[in-house]
Amino acid sequence: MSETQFVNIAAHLPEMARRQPDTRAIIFPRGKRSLTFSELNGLSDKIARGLIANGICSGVRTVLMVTPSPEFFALTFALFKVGAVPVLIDPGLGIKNLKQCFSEAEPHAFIGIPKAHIARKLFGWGKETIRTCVTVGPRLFWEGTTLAKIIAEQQDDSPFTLAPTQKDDVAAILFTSGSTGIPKGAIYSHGNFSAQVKALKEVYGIEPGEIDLPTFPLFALFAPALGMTAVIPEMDFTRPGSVDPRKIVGPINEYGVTTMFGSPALINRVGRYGVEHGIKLPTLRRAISAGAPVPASVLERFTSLLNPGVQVFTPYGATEALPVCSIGSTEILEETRKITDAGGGVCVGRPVEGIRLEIIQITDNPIYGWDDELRVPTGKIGEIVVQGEQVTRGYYNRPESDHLSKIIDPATGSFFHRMGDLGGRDEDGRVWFCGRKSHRVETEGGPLYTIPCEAVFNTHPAVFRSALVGVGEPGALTPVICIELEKNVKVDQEQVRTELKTLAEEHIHTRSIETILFHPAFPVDIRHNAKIFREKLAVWAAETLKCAR
Ligand SMILES: Nc1ncnc2c1ncn2[C@@H]1O[C@H](COP(=O)(O)OP(=O)(O)OP(=O)(O)O)[C@@H](O)[C@H]1O
Repeated sequence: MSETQFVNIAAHLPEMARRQPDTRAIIFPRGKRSLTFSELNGLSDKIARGLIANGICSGVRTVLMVTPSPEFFALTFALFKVGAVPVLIDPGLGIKNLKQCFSEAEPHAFIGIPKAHIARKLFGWGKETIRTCVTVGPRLFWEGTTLAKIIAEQQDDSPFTLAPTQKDDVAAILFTSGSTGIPKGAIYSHGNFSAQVKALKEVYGIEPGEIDLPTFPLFALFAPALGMTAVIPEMDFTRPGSVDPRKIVGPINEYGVTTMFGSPALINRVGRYGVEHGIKLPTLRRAISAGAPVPASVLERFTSLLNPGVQVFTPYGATEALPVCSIGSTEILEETRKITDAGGGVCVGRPVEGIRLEIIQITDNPIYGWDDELRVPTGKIGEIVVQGEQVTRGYYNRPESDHLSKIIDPATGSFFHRMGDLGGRDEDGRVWFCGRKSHRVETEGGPLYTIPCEAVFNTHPAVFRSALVGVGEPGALTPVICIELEKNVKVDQEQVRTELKTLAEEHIHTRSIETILFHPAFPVDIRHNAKIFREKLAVWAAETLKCAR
């Protein structure tokens, strides 16, 4: 077998170390540290040897709970180098969900900061399966070794030979945010990662030598793979919506950052701060934001900090498949925003190269095989399904979720992933996102879709965000719109209610929404701080209305 058939996402690192050895790969302002590509590659080679010596070798599922730091990068690449399978679970998913993720992922190894080990011991995470523990930092009362010891024990400085992994070999397990239920572990192959890196590079024209400010751990890993210097901001990565904007704008201007990734909540916070303080970010060539729809007003504010022509891109995708589509802020602000505000859905752009996207009839049942008849005509709303190299094949230990989310395509020998999202396609091939399938509100008069309905209410200047939920009998739900008002704006709620009712009556699709409830602060997901937990709001709305009766 020739070497060219091997695909390992970590191969980008030695390649970049060869091409730009002395360029800084990581800048860690908090620790006043930086590592060049050559140093990062050397360190991860050392760690790779140490991992093997400690039993973490090819195929070993290893939970990684390490905050973004030089160690996080070196460790993750080391795990890929040895062919181990990093399991990435958001520590903020909640105790119950975390326990479930551990029992589902059946990890054999655990690498974490002391806080993560304490939680592991306290809650018994993975105690049936974990055999090897590594602590990044000081080890206290728990078992295992430390990363410092692993590094100190390795004397061999020669280049490490990467595990001979192939395209379809499992590279990692990444858990979804669990915004519509229990988080699920998407199985990533090395081929999936390679396709992702290639797509990001091509769609956004990223070049080696650029400087990245990632605020989302997974995206951080793409920086070294793309040859970019990663500036790791001082922030709690599990709470992007509470970030101190000074800790973002400061490093952007200090290090001449050219690209950044941030959840819609982070972009909103930094944009507001920037406008208030007259800040400009002239070195940025692009900003990328995803995870939930980014309101046009948020894009408008953020782009006002950037040089003319520099855009905020909003890729659309999911843990299971990313990127699927992409659109820039210019097209949104100049063209699609009007349609969004009138209830046409949020435009997420066109499918990226290599992605086949279809819109199919809405059903909650499994679909066993692809049939062209499943497709709905252009302009109609259906479920978004995708096929392509960056689409993951299945979930770990979740055959029932595989059943519900994959469609075998005998014609190509491949499959489609059902995004669980609703949307439609226009005559120009642009895709319009209309909300999660599980969030649609089935009323007696037919289904109501969240994003198109909410958009109408969101145009009111006192509204920060809104969420459509249903209360009552399944199939005959009463639609309720929950409203979170802008903070620091003094308003008369009854007047806003009257104005919102007028707005609702002006649009055919919102006319049936007569109940308006004000909520102090919507429950949102922990990873992006932006996905609205409409399931929780539905329960709250039902209780609030019961009490009011
Ligand atoms: N650009 C975007 N615009 C609108 N929504 C987006 C965009 N990007 C992602 N999303 C939403 O985020 C979803 C993917 O989120 P993620 O993979 O983090 O987990 P999740 O699907 O919310 O979790 P779970 O599947 O466990 O409920 C998409 O299916 C879509 O609903």
